[in-house]
Amino acid sequence: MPCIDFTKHPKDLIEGSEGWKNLCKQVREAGEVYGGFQVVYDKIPVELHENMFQGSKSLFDLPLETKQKSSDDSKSHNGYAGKFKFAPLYESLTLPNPHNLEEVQAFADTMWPEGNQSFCETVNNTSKMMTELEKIIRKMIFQSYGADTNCDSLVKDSWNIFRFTQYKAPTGKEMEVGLPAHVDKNLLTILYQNEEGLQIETKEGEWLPAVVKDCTFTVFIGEALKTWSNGKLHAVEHQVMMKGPQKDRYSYGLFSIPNESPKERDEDDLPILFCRLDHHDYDLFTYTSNTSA
Ligand SMILES: O=C(O)CCC(=O)C(=O)O
Ligand SMILES: [Fe+2]
Repeated sequence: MPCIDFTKHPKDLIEGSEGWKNLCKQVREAGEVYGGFQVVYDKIPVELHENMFQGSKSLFDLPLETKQKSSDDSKSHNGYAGKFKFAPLYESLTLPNPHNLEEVQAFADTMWPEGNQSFCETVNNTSKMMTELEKIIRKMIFQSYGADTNCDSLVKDSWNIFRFTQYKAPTGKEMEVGLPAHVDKNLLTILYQNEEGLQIETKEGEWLPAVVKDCTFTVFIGEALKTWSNGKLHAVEHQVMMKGPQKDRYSYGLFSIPNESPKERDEDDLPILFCRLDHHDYDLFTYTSNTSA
């Protein structure tokens, strides 16, 4: 997967500048050919990421019963997932609307009834900045297809979830599955990780590792955005493989989700490839393991 540097020239992120237009082209190309890319983005300080990993570790160190309390059946995309036979190393905790401090606080209060203000602030600040990054990338994609980013309902009517994931280190020397191969169903996924293990499948069927580097995020096009682009953008298969003995792996990600099913663009008079579906119905239909957005 290509690595696109958003930090090379400060003016590149000024909308409409030559640098911006050049980045739009690179982002669209990476989305069409590879289904994603890695992006260097340094607005989130390394210390904040370190605090996030520390917070994440203390979260997964809580007793299972406490972690399971985060699940609220009346809401979609939230709570605890783990203890799967097909992915025994995997555990995740998901919270909706992470840019909203009250929602983060409600999640943290369930985990730590005595309170954990520093966790709340760290998660809220990080997710706000990741939301900014997601918005920039989505804008670049939309503009590169000539879509109006101000009135497209996909921009206005979407929401975000934030997911912490832990992969326990395998005890043996063999490679073990951390998260089975899958395609994300949402719009865009922005991931940050502390250890190697994430792999991406090329169109030729080869699995390539994602690079783990400071200030470098991994971005995936989800099926909802592929549908919006009428199949031009590629939604790529990815998986996590854990090699023993390795450290426990932590990742966290922001997933943007459409409220409505994306309306395909047909500006080229191409046949529409996908039927319109309600995103939530589609989610329920494909819901088998609760391991992907
Ligand atoms: O943990 C990772 O690096 C990948 C997570 C992922 O693909 C997902 O949650 O959909
Ligand atoms: Fe994924």
